[in-house]
Amino acid sequence: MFSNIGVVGAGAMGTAISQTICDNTQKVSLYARREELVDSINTTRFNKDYFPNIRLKDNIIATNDLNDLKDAEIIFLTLPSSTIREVCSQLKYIISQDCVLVNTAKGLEKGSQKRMSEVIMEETGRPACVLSGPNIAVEMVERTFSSASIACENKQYLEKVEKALSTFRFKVSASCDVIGVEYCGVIKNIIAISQGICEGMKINDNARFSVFTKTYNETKDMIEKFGGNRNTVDDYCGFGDIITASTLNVSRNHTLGVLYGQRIVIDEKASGVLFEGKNTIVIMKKLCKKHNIDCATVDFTYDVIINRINPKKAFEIFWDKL
Ligand SMILES: NC(=O)c1ccc[n+]([C@@H]2O[C@H](COP(=O)([O-])OP(=O)(O)OC[C@H]3O[C@@H](n4cnc5c(N)ncnc54)[C@H](O)[C@@H]3O)[C@@H](O)[C@H]2O)c1
Repeated sequence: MFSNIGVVGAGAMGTAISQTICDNTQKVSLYARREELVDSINTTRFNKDYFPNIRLKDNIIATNDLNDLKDAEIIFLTLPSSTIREVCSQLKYIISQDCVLVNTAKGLEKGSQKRMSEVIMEETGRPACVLSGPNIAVEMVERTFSSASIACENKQYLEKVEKALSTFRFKVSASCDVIGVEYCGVIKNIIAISQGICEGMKINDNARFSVFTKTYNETKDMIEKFGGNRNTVDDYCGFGDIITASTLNVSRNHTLGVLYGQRIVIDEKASGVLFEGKNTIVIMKKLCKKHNIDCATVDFTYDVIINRINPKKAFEIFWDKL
């Protein structure tokens, strides 16, 4: 039993992780920036902004003071990838030497194209543990059955995080393939978009799942070229998450693909809805070029979303590469 585990970011994933680990620790310190949300969680036991109908466990204590995490044995970072560097640059002055940082953000750093564990290492000087899987937040908040892959170069850190997460209902697959687990989380966003486009343009199902097969194999090839283990794609972070994000209407990336497949273009500035997946496509296109990788799935999403090529025409180019 741990005494204090921190979670930074009280959004969907932060609440989900808190509800998952709370059986294995005396206290979960859930950091939220807004004092009003902290007060509301601590007094009502509900995160009204995200899950107004699900009561949170009593040992989840919200705080808006990062210093409350100074004795945390583990800290889960449940933040957008764009904020990980900035938050780590603050945390490094607060956390203990033994504290393990766990990244849950599925993205690469814009500009540097670095993985989040690389960003965390640069900022805090310690190897991060990474978590990725078919983790629909609301299901984890409800404490139904879920799973995730975790990876870390440091075996002791990995065992610690495995202990913190594992329960009868939450299954964990631990490995040392940090690169593989992180890239699965990134590439699955591209796959969700490509499958969304196919759905939006109402391509027949035989065709959709034929290209899905190609995509799955391309994911393995890509991860190997990036230095990861191709078999990691068969784990929860790969197969499980790819299927979840590509076939269910719960993913924002999938929705982005469906809209473009229907030739509906969202004005992000006017609507206020940001599609992070667009950045991922641009970053992945650059990375493929850098590593000399020919990936039909990345090209397809780039053609439709960035170059705005007619999806039917782009699909035929994709199909021709099968
Ligand atoms: N939602 C999921 O099912 C899910 C599953 C797996 C992984 N993730 C990953 O978890 C991360 C968070 O996703 P989410 O769905 O919870 O998003 P979200 O928007 O629901 O929550 C993010 C939270 O981070 C807070 N935040 C932003 N910048 C911050 C900062 N500088 N300091 C402190 N808090 C800050 C926001 O206020 C918000 O509450 C993403 O990177 C995503 O890839 C999400």
